[in-house]
Amino acid sequence: MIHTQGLTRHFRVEGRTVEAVRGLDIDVEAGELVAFLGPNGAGKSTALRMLTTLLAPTSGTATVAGRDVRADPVGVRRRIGYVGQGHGAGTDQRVRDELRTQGRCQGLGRAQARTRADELIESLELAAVADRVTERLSGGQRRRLDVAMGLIHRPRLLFLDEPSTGLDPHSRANLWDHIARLRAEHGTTIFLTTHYLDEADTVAGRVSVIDHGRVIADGTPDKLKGKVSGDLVTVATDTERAAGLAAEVARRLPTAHGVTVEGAALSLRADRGDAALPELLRALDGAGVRLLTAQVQRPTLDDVFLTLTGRSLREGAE
Ligand SMILES: Nc1ncnc2c1ncn2[C@@H]1O[C@H](COP(=O)(O)OP(=O)(O)OP(=O)(O)O)[C@@H](O)[C@H]1O
Repeated sequence: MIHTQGLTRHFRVEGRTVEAVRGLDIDVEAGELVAFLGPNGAGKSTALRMLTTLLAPTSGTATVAGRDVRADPVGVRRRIGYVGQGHGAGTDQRVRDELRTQGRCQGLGRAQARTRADELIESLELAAVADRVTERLSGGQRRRLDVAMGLIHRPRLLFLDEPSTGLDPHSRANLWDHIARLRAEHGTTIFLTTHYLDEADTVAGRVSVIDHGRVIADGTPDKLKGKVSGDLVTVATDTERAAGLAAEVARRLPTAHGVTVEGAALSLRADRGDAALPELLRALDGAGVRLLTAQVQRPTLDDVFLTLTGRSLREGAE
């Protein structure tokens, strides 16, 4: 459904070249839900804008929904839906009319456009504002309208650029429900960008981690998390001195590695955190270290990024 080779985009900014996307090779098959995950400035939106024909590549090739983005941009646009980061809706139409007009622009018949607009108003919870002029909507309501506009013609391939940014948890859940239904009923292929680690983890069948314009890891969330060396075990003591002593004890345990101390807290990695924790607690008790709290965390996608780059996803690309 999406195939790219060496897709690249440079920008000239104040006499220097910004390599926003550097040689992307992407293959997305029909029916997949793939998330592009990366820090601010990693190149996600630039890649999406090339795939949706809004931006010409500097080099490389891309075939989207069976059409070449350079040779047949109109063919690509006919076959896809796109929800960008900015607002897609105008300002002076009512929500219901905006959706119907969008449906008509996408080639739906009058009756079909009405039915589809009503369905989306219902499922994205826009009923209370359906007769309101779009410029009077709140940020979250406008975002839901943007998403509805991208979905109106039930495209076989849908691009979503940070679809849930600005939505409250309830609206995010509704959005994902709607998308899950769309996939189940129509086999829609979805390619999205997100900052939300939990979202990428739970909704995406596959995650492509992007940094500095390159894909640095690609696979199912579980496969990616398997790259991180073990669970994170953290214990809090009451003083820095106690944490230092705890670290000495922990370093002697065969199951523990990556022992670090920060203030009065100690953390380490273990292949099986649930098994390492009781062992650690017994050893610390034996050494007379007083503990306040203890916890085990499974690796997250942020740990994957940290392992690959030495930075947290929240720190940005620069
Ligand atoms: N039109 C442009 N002109 C100049 N530089 C640009 C332009 N668009 C993007 N860039 C630069 O390209 C790099 C990638 O930007 P892009 O918006 O693709 O990142 P992103 O991963 O989508 O970030 P975010 O998560 O913040 O949306 C950044 O360094 C950005 O400043």
